[in-house]
Amino acid sequence: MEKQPRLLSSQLLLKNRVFEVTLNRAILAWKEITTKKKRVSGSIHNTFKVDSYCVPVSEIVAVRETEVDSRTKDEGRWQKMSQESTEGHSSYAFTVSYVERGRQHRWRCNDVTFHCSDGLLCQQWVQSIREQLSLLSSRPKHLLVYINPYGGKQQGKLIYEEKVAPLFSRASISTDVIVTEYANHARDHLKVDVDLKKYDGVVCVGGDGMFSEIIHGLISRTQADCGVDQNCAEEKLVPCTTRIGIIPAGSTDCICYATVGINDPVTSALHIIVGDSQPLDVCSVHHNNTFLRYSVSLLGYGFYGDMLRDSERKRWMGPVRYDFSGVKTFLTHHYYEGTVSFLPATDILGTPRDKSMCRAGCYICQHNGQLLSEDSQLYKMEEDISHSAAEMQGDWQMIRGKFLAINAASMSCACPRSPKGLSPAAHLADGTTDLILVRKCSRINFLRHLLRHTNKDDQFDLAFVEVHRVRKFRFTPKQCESDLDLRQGGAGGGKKLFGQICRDHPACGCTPINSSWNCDGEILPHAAIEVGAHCQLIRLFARGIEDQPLFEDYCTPSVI
Ligand SMILES: Nc1ncnc2c1ncn2[C@@H]1O[C@H](COP(=O)(O)OP(=O)(O)OP(=O)(O)O)[C@@H](O)[C@H]1O
Ligand SMILES: CCCCCCCCCCCCC/C=C/[C@@H](O)[C@H](CO)NC(=O)CCCCC
Ligand SMILES: [Ca+2]
Repeated sequence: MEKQPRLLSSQLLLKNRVFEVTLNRAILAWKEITTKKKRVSGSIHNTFKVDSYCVPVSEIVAVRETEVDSRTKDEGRWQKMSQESTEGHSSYAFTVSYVERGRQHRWRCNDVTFHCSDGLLCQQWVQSIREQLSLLSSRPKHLLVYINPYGGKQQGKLIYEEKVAPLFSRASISTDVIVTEYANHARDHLKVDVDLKKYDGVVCVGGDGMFSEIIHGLISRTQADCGVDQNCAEEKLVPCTTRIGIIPAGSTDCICYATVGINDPVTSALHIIVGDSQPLDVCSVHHNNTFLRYSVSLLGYGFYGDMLRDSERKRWMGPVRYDFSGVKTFLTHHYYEGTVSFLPATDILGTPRDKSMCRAGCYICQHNGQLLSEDSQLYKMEEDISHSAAEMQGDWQMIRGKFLAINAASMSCACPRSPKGLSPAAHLADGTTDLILVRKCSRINFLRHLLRHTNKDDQFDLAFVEVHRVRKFRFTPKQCESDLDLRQGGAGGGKKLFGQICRDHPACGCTPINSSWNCDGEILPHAAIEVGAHCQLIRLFARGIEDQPLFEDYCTPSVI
């Protein structure tokens, strides 16, 4: 780590002990300087035991002058202190709130209070730390917050008021809060009404469905402002500059879990406060050159589509609805016939069978993202070329068959139910989606596949499962295949209605011909769809899942 010049250094008191406290542009550090007799391995030594701690300035939440109250516990200790350590010190103190890492990617806001010998020194410390914080330009100052009061266990409002709002106010972040009154309230508000320039970001308190509303509002707004037609599947979409924070309060919370590593409101609030930024791929879904929806996590046909359709009728149950509908859908064991065509992602780093996963600062996402933006530059220059550069890199492949599930995972889709997710090696921001095809097989084999989502075994290492990393794909259900043949795999032209047959007629006892697509937890109205991945279209207040920090990288308060 590059050595930074010291900005401030003083001897200050912390919990009755004297510390050398130093501040530079990157680090606030404190190191005990008292000599004590300490028992080491059963014998008494005159050891110079040094407790040393440090916090990156980028992970300081706030600093404030602290009232020193003689009735507080700390002050009691202060009174009992030896003459040696209290000499020259009086009751001036400041408190630094900072990020502390716990287990399983949990972040907490911890406080440390330093006592100073005089008021001027105390003010100097507060001012110097505040100056350093003000230089962190990626931190948000003013946020627009949408709360879904009905998501998950209907705790959104409470979670925000009790756990998040106090942290935002401690970090001097001001907010405009909107508690939604109906489905799509947030989406429509963002699409038209909001002056986005007023805000440094949008915060969504809810689950994946609520997040989906937010991205639909933001992406549609951005395209409209830039004159891009969302209905054209071949259009290159314009990235959104407004960052989005997710305070998890839903049923699956997979987007939060897969981008932060845990679905914990305080952890998410702290990622927003420190101004993290994580780009995210978005898939656009079209039917007959008409825009349907965007997806960032799962597009699932067959098992996940049927499960979602069933679970929507059980919304009153809350998050357990997925367990009931999951078992029911597993037992019905429907398969669906159709054709999947896809454009494999070539010329990229990474495969869906990799053992390494997408983590904070992911090299593969950076490399592939860079590659794509170079490609699009090339595309802009060569106007006479009608296909995108990415499309020219590979050939479409076609698979006709009977499938229990067709899943496209644009990210791992890790969630508390499946901590490694649907596609453990999928990347958040590499411009691809992992297309997982589960062919018709016995119930017991399908169960083996499902169970592997919850343990260490490889869910793709089964004869009836295949996985491809793709940029685009299309699905045509069997009864529309004649139409597909007419179109020769092309995107436009077909006039036939891709309607459902027998889906809603359980009395007729037949197997439904079509399933539905589960698009990030929403049912799509068509079975025949065309999907394209858009690299890094949106940004979150997140940093990807962190690896366990090394001492040299992060010296968050711990003894070194
Ligand atoms: N005020 C509201 N009244 C009714 N529905 C709403 C309201 N605000 C938002 N919604 C809708 O509620 C749906 C579900 O919300 P949300 O995603 O927060 O919870 P969830 O479905 O329980 O969780 P998950 O999506 O993680 O499974 C969303 O599709 C959203 O459009
Ligand atoms: C017999 C034991 C079998 C256990 C199998 C567990 C497999 C879990 C895989 C997890 C996949 C999560 C995919 C995320 C999808 C979200 O976009 C969506 C919206 O929140 N949620 C669901 O559709 C709800 C999906 C709910 C998944 C359970
Ligand atoms: Ca991806």
